[in-house]
Amino acid sequence: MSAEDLTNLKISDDSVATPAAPAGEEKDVSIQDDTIPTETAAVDGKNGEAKMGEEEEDKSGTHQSAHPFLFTDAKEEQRLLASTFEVNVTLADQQANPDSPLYSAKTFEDLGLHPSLLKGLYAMKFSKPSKIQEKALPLLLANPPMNMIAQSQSGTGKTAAFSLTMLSRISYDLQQPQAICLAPSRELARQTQDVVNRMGQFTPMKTFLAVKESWNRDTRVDAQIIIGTPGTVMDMIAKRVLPIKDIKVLVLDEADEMMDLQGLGDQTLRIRKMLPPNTQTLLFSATFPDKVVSFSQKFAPNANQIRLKQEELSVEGIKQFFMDCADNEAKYDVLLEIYNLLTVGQSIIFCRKRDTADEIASRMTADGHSVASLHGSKDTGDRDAIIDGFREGKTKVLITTNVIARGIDISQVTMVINYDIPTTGFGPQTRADTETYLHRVGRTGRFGRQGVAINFISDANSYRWVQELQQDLGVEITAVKTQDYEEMEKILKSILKS
Ligand SMILES: Nc1ncnc2c1ncn2[C@@H]1O[C@H](COP(=O)(O)OP(=O)(O)OP(=O)(O)O)[C@@H](O)[C@H]1O
Repeated sequence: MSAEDLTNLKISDDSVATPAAPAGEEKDVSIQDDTIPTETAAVDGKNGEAKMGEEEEDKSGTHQSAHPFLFTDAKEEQRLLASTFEVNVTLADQQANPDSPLYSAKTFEDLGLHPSLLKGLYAMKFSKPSKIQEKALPLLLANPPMNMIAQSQSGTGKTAAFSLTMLSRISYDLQQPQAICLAPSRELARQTQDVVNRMGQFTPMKTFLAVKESWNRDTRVDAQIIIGTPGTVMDMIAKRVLPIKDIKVLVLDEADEMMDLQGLGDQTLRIRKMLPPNTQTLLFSATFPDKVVSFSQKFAPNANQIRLKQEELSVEGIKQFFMDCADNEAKYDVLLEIYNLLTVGQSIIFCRKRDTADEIASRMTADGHSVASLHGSKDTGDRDAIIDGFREGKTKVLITTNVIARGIDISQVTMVINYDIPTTGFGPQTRADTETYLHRVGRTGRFGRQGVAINFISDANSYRWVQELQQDLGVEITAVKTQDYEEMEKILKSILKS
């Protein structure tokens, strides 16, 4: 099914609201073996091409945190929480007034959260809600539960918004799965489980990670919150290891990708259809391209919506550049010069093909750099060890494909390099993939921090893709001369210091 067909796909409200399938039907569900990490789902196996598979401004400068012990530096807190974007809230109840204080929460205390959850938030050093949390949480937590389609730029705190919702909706006394969060990659599911565990650390709840090789047929899951990838979750439901009769909340993180019927959408939709009819369905992403908007409204009917305009999608703190390399091979020389010149903290290099990621990793290792490559053809154990090593700062450079383009939150990543600019397809006619670009560069500049994104171009097509990205996003992608490494060093150092 083509992506455009998404808008034509008819999901009647009752298909979405189908009660849990009876046992006999569950058996019939045909399952593809397991987790389809983003890239594995849509990869040309022959050549390993990976397709795609803050807030309050305190102008006085004397702002005191509601919990002053959380931030030693009030200015730093202000900087991280400051944001200039406005969110557009569309309430399913048209009579309701979105400007009413009922619909925004300036403090976490305003939300009526369980004291143990407040304690968890403070332990995570969250002193007040970010803009998306401020707008979304009162709607997410209201009764009766309402569906939600929520968009906010990368690194602005969407995870906490849906995690708090799951943690608030479950009943701690009931040892049964009650909330499912689906994510497009193993790495993102593991990260989200960690966030939920930390947020809920003072509650008796349990979480379960539903990814490849994390479960077996003999152990029925009794954790209240399940975080996983759709292939595995589907498989576990079909094998009756994951009971779904008490599910109240379904979250699709990176929802536009999760609903892409050329990738994970088929499994996501099947899971949705099996859940109880009144399941609160929450769709979160930084991007909701037009082609999925109408489908998402069918997937989560009568949802409250928080949307951004196209020109608001870019994160201000991420400065974007392009470098003109003589040809494809010259890209490696430029890359090496960058790493020889700069002490960058941590960085991620995105390639189109797994082979390229592996090749660059071995060449850079031979050239004395601390790097690792991560992609969908690595073993699950290796994948876990590589991302953990990078998160802990043991490796400085992660070379990867689109598999971790989305959601991964490592605040010390100060630079992203698009060794290959992401495109929507293959061949000369293809165009820049604006959504994937936004997610990739959003791995830096997290929660108000500064970051740098550098795009390598090597021919007329890649030059055109940079122009398309500038037009689509209304941002400036500045040229940096490849010969002028001194100038480049000056520019990058000044940004990364500020
Ligand atoms: N209220 C808050 N106070 C302080 N830090 C916060 C707050 N909310 C979120 N953060 C931090 O901001 C960072 C980014 O949050 P998160 O990963 O949820 O972003 P996101 O919007 O889901 O991004 P993406 O679109 O890339 O998935 C995380 O490190 C998180 O701990």
